[in-house]
Amino acid sequence: MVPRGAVGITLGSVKTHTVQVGDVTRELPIVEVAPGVHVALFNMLGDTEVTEAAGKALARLLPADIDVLVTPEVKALSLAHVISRETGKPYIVIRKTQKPYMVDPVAREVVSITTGIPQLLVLDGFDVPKIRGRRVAIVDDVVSSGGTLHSLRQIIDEVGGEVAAVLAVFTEGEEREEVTALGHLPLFPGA
Ligand SMILES: Nc1ncnc2[nH]cnc12
Repeated sequence: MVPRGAVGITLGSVKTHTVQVGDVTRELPIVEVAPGVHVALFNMLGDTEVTEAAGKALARLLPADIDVLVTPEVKALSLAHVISRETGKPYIVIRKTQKPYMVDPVAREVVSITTGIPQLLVLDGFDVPKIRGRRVAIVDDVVSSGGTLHSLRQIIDEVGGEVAAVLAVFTEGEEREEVTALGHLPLFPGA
C-alpha cells in the first residue's frame, strides 16, 4: 500500500535509503547530484504526512526563547509553517530571487550540493525589523555542506539578528553539533 502523503511511483532499479521521521517511514531514492556524489534525496514538498511529523517533532525541540524562525525557500517552507503553527512563533522566508517589490534587499550567493550552481538568498528589507535584535532559529530540510547555513547566518548577522538555534529534519555527510536534527543521512560515494 502506498503511504498517505507519498506519491506511488515505481522506483524500479533505483537504490533507496530508508528513513524514519516520527512514526512515518520513507524510501529515499539515491541519486547522483554531482559526478561521484550520491545522496538519498529527501523532498518533503507535497508530502503532508512527513511535513506534519517533522514539524511537530522539531517544534518540541525549539528553545522557548526563540523569537522568530527563518527559512530558505522552497523545500523547508511548509516545515517552517508547521513549526510556526505549533509554537506560535512567526517565520520569515528568505527568497531565491530578488523581487521588484523588495525594499533594500540583503543578498548572498550560495552553491547548493543538489544543484551545483550558484543561487541567491535574498532577504526583503521589509523583514529586517522582524530579525534585528531578535533570537533567530534557522529552519531547513537538510543541512549538508553547510553552504546555505553559512549564507543564512551572514544575512542574519548583517541585519543584527542572533542565530540562537538551527533546526533541520536531517544533517547529511558530516555530523553537526550545532544543528538540532531528527536524523542523519549518509553520503553514498560511488553508489
Ligand atoms: N539528501 C538531500 N535531499 C534533499 N536536499 C538536499 N540538500 C542537500 N542534501 C539533500
